[in-house]
Amino acid sequence: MNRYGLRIAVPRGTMLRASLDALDAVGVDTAEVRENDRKLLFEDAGIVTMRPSDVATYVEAGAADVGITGKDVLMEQVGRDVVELADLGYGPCRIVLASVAGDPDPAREALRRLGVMRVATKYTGIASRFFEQTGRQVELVKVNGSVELAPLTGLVDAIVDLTATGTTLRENGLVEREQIADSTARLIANPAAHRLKAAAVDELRRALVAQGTAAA
Ligand SMILES: Nc1ncnc2c1ncn2[C@@H]1O[C@H](COP(=O)(O)OP(=O)(O)OP(=O)(O)O)[C@@H](O)[C@H]1O
Ligand SMILES: O=P(O)(O)OC[C@H]1O[C@H](OP(=O)(O)OP(=O)(O)O)[C@H](O)[C@@H]1O
Repeated sequence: MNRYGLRIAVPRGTMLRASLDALDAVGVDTAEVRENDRKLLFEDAGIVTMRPSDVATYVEAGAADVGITGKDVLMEQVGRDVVELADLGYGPCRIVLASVAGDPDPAREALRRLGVMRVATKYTGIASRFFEQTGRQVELVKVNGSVELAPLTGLVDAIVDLTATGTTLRENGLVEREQIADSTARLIANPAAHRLKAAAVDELRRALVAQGTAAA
């Protein structure tokens, strides 16, 4: 177990390296995680690794005391009973509405046609709330990845997706039309662990925030 006595859920994929760097900097030895690509549970380090979209599931159930995942994931899974403790600063990205460059604005075009805009996304929660709040009726098409393909093939008029550098949008001839949300990595806790292991959770939170400030 690590020095905090907490089981930490760590996201694989894009945020893995920065998360391990942050944990190393606060005294959690992540060497074994870095050396094992397929292994998922690391008892000595007190780390479990998983898809970012599963982190809140494990933390909510208490299968991990704390976890790291993207704000976008938390916004999508808005009903989860977890406590958001800190913005860790890394993993910046944005959720945007985008459509084919050169085409008319899809929202205005739908209005003009008196039709409903069709939008593909894997963020159906974020998208439906956004369109509801902005008073627009849309038809959402749930896709599981490579969302940029959907408007290029005529499946939809626009997409709601994550963009970071903008490369994927550009390489697929798409342009951003509206920004919906900003995201960075967040530290979350199980509500019971937050109460019962308050000192350890707070020590980890303070250390991670301090090292993030130092690294920035
Ligand atoms: N440049 C980026 N591209 C993609 N995701 C990023 C980027 N920067 C930060 N992120 C964060 O990483 C998360 C996605 O990570 P990744 O692409 O590795 O997972 P995934 O395979 O899409 O997983 P899941 O199925 O859980 O959504 C996003 O939800 C976001 O919070
Ligand atoms: O602006 P960029 O820096 O190009 O990054 C954005 C891309 O990253 C994400 O895809 P991801 O790798 O998570 O795969 P996915 O399409 O299967 O979700 C997102 O869906 C974009 O496709």
